Amino acid sequence: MDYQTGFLNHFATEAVDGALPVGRNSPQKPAFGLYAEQFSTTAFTTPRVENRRSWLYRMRPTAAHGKMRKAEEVGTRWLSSPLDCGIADPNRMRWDPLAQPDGDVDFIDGMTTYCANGDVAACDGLGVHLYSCNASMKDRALQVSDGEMLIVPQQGTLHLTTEFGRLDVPPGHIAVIPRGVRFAVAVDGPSAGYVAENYGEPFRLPDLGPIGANGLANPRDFEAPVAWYEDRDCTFTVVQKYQGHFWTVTLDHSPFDVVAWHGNTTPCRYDLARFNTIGTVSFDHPDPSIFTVLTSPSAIHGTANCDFVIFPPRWMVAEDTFRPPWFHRNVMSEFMGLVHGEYDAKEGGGFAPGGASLHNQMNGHGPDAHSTQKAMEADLEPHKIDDTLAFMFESRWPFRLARQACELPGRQSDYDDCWTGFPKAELP
Ligand SMILES: O=C(O)Cc1cc(O)ccc1O
Ligand SMILES: [Fe+2]
Repeated sequence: MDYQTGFLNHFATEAVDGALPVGRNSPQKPAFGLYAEQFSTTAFTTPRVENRRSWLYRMRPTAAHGKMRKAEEVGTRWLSSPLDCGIADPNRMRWDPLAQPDGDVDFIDGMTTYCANGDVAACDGLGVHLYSCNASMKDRALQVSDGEMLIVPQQGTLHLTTEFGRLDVPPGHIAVIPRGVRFAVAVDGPSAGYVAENYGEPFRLPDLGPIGANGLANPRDFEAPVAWYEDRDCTFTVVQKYQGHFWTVTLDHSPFDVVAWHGNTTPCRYDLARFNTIGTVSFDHPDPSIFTVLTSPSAIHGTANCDFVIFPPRWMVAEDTFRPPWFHRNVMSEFMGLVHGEYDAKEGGGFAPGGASLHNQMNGHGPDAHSTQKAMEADLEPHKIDDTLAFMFESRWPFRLARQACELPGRQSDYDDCWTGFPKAELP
């Protein structure tokens, strides 16, 4: 599979020589009778530095389709904010991994919403979902008009076909699909993972401040597809998620008919092993913001709609320091998942790869009693935390739980117990 590298680069790619116009976007007659189409994920008037748009050259215009039909039977467990869930719940939550589906289930129908915040109609907040699927989408594509999809595979490689080309996304990588891009997901077998459906501002690289010009996720490690198309006349269903509901429309051809494109809004993938992890070389456990891969800003500067933060393998060298995450209460709300290995704040068990946890705004959490005792007694030699990859979706808005997430059999009703048995401090 070929890729082009760079985050938000201005790419230019053609699958057929001569398909991409030179020096203009919309010639009177594009080559071969292709149709030019602008695809925007920021407003036309967004300042240049943040402006995102691409030009697609396709065999038929996207506009050439019939009436869309509301499809109640599609994506029945994929919900949107505001969730109809009664009162918001301050309890800390944790879940075992999702069960494998019964029968053939694809990426759309395998999606289960756990929680969401903000409001899809206000273009604020995010939906947090876990998928568990075992079937490829056949002659079926998905268009999520409600937000950008940040996909974190945990089990099984996702083979993505998009209007911009194809991407393979194994566990340890992430994919980001801009709002509205049509894509199909093929799998090799049982596949599971996590999704942030970002209703807000598109994800971007965080500023580096005093870190300097390099570090964390480096722009050149993001990979975009090269143009790829299929000239296939067939009955093809496009599923659109629009304002929390699913709609379908039938085409007489594959929508993956973009022969060339250029621009800076494009799906991409990123290998999290490329993340240049920064940490203390003196003392104290730094704030996890140093592990931010991508951020979706909100209107309040420095206060994210969503930060995507990872906890990758790294050396721990801090002296006279309680090395795991400290106990804390956070104005931001934290949803966590685990791709593989063990998370250093939850060595007492219960946070399994494929599982999830939610610590909502202002509610106390931190290492479980087992991890706490171990960290307080540890010999503070340099120590490599290895074979692990946890992550967090952190947001300025408290998450509302989906009722279906409360009712999942894997929800751990005893999660609070991991913080029991702390000996009381003894004062002089
Ligand atoms: O709660 C968590 O486990 C995530 C987290 C990790 C960390 O190192 C510091 C703060 C924080 O919220
Ligand atoms: Fe936390």
